[in-house]
Amino acid sequence: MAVYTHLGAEDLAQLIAQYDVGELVSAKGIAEGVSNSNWLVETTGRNGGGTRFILTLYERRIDYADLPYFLDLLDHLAGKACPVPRTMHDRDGASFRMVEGKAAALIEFLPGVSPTRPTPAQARAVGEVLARLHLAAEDFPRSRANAMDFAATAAILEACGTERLATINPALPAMLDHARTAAALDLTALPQSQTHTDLFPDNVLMLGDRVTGLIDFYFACTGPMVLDLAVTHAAWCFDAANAYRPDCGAALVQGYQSVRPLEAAERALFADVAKGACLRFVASRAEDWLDTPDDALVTRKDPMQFARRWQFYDQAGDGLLA
Ligand SMILES: Nc1ncnc2c1ncn2[C@@H]1O[C@H](COP(=O)(O)OP(=O)(O)O)[C@@H](O)[C@H]1O
Ligand SMILES: N[C@@H](CCOP(=O)(O)O)C(=O)O
Repeated sequence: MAVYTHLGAEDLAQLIAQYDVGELVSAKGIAEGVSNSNWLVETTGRNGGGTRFILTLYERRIDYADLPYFLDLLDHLAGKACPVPRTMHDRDGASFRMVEGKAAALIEFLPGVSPTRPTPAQARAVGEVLARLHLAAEDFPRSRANAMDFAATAAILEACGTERLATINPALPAMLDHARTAAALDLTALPQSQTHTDLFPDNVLMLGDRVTGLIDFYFACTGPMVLDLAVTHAAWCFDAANAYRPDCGAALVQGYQSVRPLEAAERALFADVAKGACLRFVASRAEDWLDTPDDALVTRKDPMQFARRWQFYDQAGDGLLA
């Protein structure tokens, strides 16, 4: 369920009237997603513009001060032909408005579906698009610190506490030590850009092997590009039984390097960075797990999935991208 706020027909029509997109035809709540309320909105359109949009009401976890970064980044990337949705600006030029005390944005609808079992060809295409995004974002004038960097990961696991982590799985407390090790990694000398940092298959829209949309930029931040590639590798290259898929891994990295070859320092650190990336999802999932009541409607994501992927990168070591 991802419509947390009820907006009546009049509220929606009034909101849409603030934009130059024609009149409201329909608005349907979108079930996917967990963080924000989303509607698929259809309008009569205006001046050759689109007629379908995503209306997002920001519910939690988002600091409104970060919205100009997220929404301007979409416009910057779309302006450089990256497959990301544009933000619609209202008649006053604003990229978001306040509705019922919450920030709301109207975003271009993009076609495509998220792959559930990605193929190597799809992984390659995502690698290419990710590298294009990194290059296109290099001259983006804003910056945002990564609120989920390796130090934050260690702090989250520390706050969960080893005893409570053990109630989820006895193997989890050991992850705190690994997170402290990752927090000591110095990534500042690695090439930086704006990064997505949550490019899971459910945040990529595809038609066949073509990427039609990268969405959900709400963890985007300024940081090392190789970390973004490592997150994507960890999210795309394992099967349902959590076994590594070398065909997808190789294709993703080849696709990326066909646009932006990695530097030697990035290749050398790849496994360590991927371990840190896994721990970031162990931490946020463990925190959510402990905070979500057993009878909540939301499906909790399993932190152990990424603890097991951490083991893979630990064993693979330096040789992974050699
Ligand atoms: N620009 C877009 N074009 C098409 N569909 C979109 C777009 N943005 C979001 N969606 C749809 O809405 C769903 C939830 O969006 P998402 O941003 O992932 O929500 P959340 O932040 O709550 O996880 C996505 O799975 C996708 O189906
Ligand atoms: N991709 C993360 C969860 C982030 O949620 P999102 O719905 O905002 O993408 C994970 O799998 O843990």
